[in-house]
Amino acid sequence: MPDAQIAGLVLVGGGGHARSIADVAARRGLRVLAVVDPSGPEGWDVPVFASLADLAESFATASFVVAIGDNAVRAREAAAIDSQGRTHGVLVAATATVAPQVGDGTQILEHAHVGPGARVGRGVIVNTSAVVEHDVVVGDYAHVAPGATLLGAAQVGSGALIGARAVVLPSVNVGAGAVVGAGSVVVRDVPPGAVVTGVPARRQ
Ligand SMILES: CC(=O)SCCNC(=O)CCNC(=O)[C@H](O)C(C)(C)COP(=O)(O)OP(=O)(O)OC[C@H]1O[C@@H](n2cnc3c(N)ncnc32)[C@H](O)[C@@H]1OP(=O)(O)O
Repeated sequence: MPDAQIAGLVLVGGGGHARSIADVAARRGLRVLAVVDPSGPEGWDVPVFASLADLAESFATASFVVAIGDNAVRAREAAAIDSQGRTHGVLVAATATVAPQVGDGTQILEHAHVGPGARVGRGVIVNTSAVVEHDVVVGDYAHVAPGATLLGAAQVGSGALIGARAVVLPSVNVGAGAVVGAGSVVVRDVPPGAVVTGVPARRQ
């Protein structure tokens, strides 16, 4: 939560999602100190390292945020951070309204809302203007994409993607690793790993 945020961040990943994270960080007065990305992205005005190993003992007091949209890759890189004994940051946008149960490495972007009693796991992305209503549970490394809405007591399994502007109805369960297509309305439980689209959402 905001108290756990510290002034210096190292971003793992230097692509589009990382740019959004840097933007959120800047508005909170947090400095990005470095980026780690083997593809050597351009346009960063901070050092870019090819791997975590290249950082050696540097940035010992920094907070690390895996700024990668792909859920599986984000989970993998978070494990690498754990294995180095680094600290995961929690990034909450200045415009977000967030109840306090948020796991390490989670990123809540501008204008998102996390309601009372909701539990958001580790390494989750609650993207721009997403709504996680009261008593919702979001598993580790899931992604609630821009404008998606999880209604009261819905559950989202680890690694699931809730696409942009999708809606999950109250108390409905989206299984681990499932994908809900953009704009879909999920009216019944989605099995783990399934891809569903449409209104009402059906398996592809
Ligand atoms: C900041 C950011 O950008 S965060 C990014 C967040 N990402 C998202 O919100 C994207 C979510 N992903 C989607 O909606 C994708 O379209 C998926 C995962 C549902 C499907 O992707 P793919 O497996 O590549 O499917 P593909 O594009 O081949 O489409 C397959 C069929 O489903 C249809 N379809 C695809 N997406 C949707 C959708 N969201 N709603 C309804 N139908 C859809 C296609 O029209 C196509 O239909 P057809 O077979 O009759 O022609």
